[in-house]
Amino acid sequence: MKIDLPSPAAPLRIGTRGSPLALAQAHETRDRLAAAFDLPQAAFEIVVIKTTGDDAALIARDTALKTLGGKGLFTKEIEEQLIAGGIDIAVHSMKDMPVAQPEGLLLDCYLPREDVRDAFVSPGLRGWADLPQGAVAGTSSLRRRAQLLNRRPDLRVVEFRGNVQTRLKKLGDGVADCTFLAMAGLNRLGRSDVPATPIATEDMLPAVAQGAIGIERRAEDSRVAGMLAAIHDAPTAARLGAERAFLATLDGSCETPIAGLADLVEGGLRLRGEILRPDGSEAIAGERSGPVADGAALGEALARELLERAGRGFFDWRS
Ligand SMILES: NCc1[nH]cc(CCC(=O)O)c1CC(=O)O
Repeated sequence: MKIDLPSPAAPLRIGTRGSPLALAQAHETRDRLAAAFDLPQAAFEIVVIKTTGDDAALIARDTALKTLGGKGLFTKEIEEQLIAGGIDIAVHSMKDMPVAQPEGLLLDCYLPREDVRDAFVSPGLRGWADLPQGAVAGTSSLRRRAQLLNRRPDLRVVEFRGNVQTRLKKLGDGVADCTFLAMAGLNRLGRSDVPATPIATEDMLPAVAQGAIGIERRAEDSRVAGMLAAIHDAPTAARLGAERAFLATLDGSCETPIAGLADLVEGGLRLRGEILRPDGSEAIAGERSGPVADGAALGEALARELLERAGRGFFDWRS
């Protein structure tokens, strides 16, 4: 197929948030496209778009993000630009993406997945087993909070947000004894200086789609579709297909502590999932395995099993 390629005179416009991690992901996307089609960097334009979630005034307050408008918080303005034609593609952390996209947009191109694990971050300590009784953990993630409290009910969890530097400063100031970050973010930012210990997925199952970058486009844009096909990673797509079907069936909102991870194993996919009460008092976990082609069905089946085992009332705290 012959593709009408972008050029310095008519660059492909890549929409992204302006955070260091978002920019690193946009640059990775640009570099992979440039390599695939032997194009100069000037054939691409990075367009930084401010989202509600980036609003400095909102972030400055220590409001929990979940009270500020849910999953679309970091994506709404970017998707509006994509629909309006102000950008040609949008680069996202798949972990932050709703399971369905707005009419007219498609999110079906994934880059090879990074390390999926969470990291325990603390100067001097290697994991939560090392924390003294009653120690304080900082996180704004409902999932990590619930998982930690499930394993260490004696700990106290405080709201913790901001970029890596801010969080490390808070640790240094003694606001908390530890925090958690995705290994993928640290790796993509090249932050090997951060005192981070990867947590085995058996101990803390990651968020659905953690470590994956997705590239969104206009559904009818066949030129862009042809370009994205060249950098798409099918194994990542197979894993996310199962994980996102699991999430969709659970009707996961930002207010639901849900973890899910699919791995490619001999003979197909192995999907693990966990749902928790926000205070960590109960965790329900399960797993399913099957052929790659059945990924979505595995996700749905595991979600239905966990919902049934949870019973009515498990999600009653949902407002
Ligand atoms: N919710 C914020 C967010 N979205 C994606 C990542 C990290 C990169 C990834 O998981 O792909 C992070 C930060 C974190 O969890 O530490």
